[in-house]
Amino acid sequence: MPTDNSWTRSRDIAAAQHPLPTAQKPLTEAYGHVLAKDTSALIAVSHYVSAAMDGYAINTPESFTGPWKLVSEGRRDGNLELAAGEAAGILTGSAVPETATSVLRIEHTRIEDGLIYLLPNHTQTRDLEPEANIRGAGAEVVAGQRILTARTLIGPAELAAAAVAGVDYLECYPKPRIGFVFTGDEVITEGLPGPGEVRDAFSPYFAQLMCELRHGSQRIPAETIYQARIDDDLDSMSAELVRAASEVDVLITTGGTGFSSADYLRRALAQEGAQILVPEISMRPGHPTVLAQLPATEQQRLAGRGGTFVVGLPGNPLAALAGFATVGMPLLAALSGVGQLTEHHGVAGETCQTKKGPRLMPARDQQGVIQASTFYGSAMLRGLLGAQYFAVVSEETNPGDLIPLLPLPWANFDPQRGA
Ligand SMILES: Nc1nc2c(c(=O)[nH]1)N[C@H]1C(S)=C(S)[C@@H](COP(=O)(O)OP(=O)(O)OC[C@H]3O[C@@H](n4cnc5c(N)ncnc54)[C@H](O)[C@@H]3O)O[C@H]1N2
Ligand code: MOO
Repeated sequence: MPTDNSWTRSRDIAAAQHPLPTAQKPLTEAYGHVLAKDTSALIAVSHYVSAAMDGYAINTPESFTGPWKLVSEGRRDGNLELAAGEAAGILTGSAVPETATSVLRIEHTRIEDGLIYLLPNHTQTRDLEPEANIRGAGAEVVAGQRILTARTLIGPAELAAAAVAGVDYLECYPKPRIGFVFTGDEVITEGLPGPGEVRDAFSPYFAQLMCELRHGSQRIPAETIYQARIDDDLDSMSAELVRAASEVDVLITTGGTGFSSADYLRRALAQEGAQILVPEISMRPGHPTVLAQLPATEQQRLAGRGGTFVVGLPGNPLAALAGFATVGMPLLAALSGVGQLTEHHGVAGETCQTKKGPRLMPARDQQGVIQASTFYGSAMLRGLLGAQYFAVVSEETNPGDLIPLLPLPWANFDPQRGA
């Protein structure tokens, strides 16, 4: 039986959170969001009978090969009458007069004294067949037909389809807004660290990564609103929690998750009345990861939102990423409307071993077998180079066993089909 803080239960608690309340977005702002509702065409596509070629709309009796009398240079709205033997100029995309039988391509014709002739080598042209070079109304989509399905990630194809179907707004889940707070008085952001100092392994990538998060082939919309670096003290952390409650949906902190007097996150969360959803996770690295939710502010309640979530990641760099993969990713997938993340598994290689599990080991697929890096220590990062996922390894894992895989949030590949 899993214990309360088991890896699977912690992940499932994060995944079970409600999506953010939906909002109507104009097409120009909908890119990269998850669609909240099925969307139907407001008009047929195309919504009128149109010309597929530049040339002449003709009304031609059967087996007549011209010449046709040019009665108009043409109108975009096609509002004119053509009698048998008459022609009107027409451009691609213009409405075809109702009385036209087909459209002659301009390069198949010549014009003389107001008459349109077929060129000698085009007298048998297919342009004369009924409906030739004419696009029917509704050939692509009929009015009222569903064109987009809820939970689709909105990209170029979806926006183009919505636009031509007359849609101006799409109901979307908002992208979770994220704030970052980095702690650690010993952490420096440039130059060579002295004894007891450490170079910041988070701020060079975390904020940017949020804009391009993925879980294998699934994209997860999110955006970074701010990042801050604070002193290691309770007041600074509490102030950041208050700020996050009014500015973001998710606050991600690094460091200070421990239980020592130097670690302020848990005390600040208690002081601000946060509900602890996941107090720690039975795994290495990333054990002290905490997931909490601040009380909803007045503004959040009025907007139908819950309180801001806090994902407290440990200071050790690999531990932080393991915590983010375990609870941060499913939380963002849930809030952004992506929903459940696909679970991935792979066949353990002989390097997927641990004395005490679960252990999240940076790993990659090598000829269909998952091989873990030897650099899997909590403070190490080297194992991530070239890795595709965390392999979740237990003390009972043997080579050949099927084990869970957590794709690294930047790894662009389809875990279903391997590397
Ligand atoms: N007595 C105990 N000590 C520790 C325990 C424990 O259970 N009892 N757990 C260990 C584990 S596991 C982890 S993980 C860490 C958790 O540490 P914190 O979240 O409190 O983080 P810090 O103490 O602030 O930092 C830990 C480590 O990480 C370095 N760090 C911090 N920020 C950065 C950064 N931006 N880039 C690179 N490295 C960073 C920091 O300098 C520390 O070395 O606690 C263990 N201890
Ligand atoms: O669990 Mo700690 O997160 O091993 O490094």
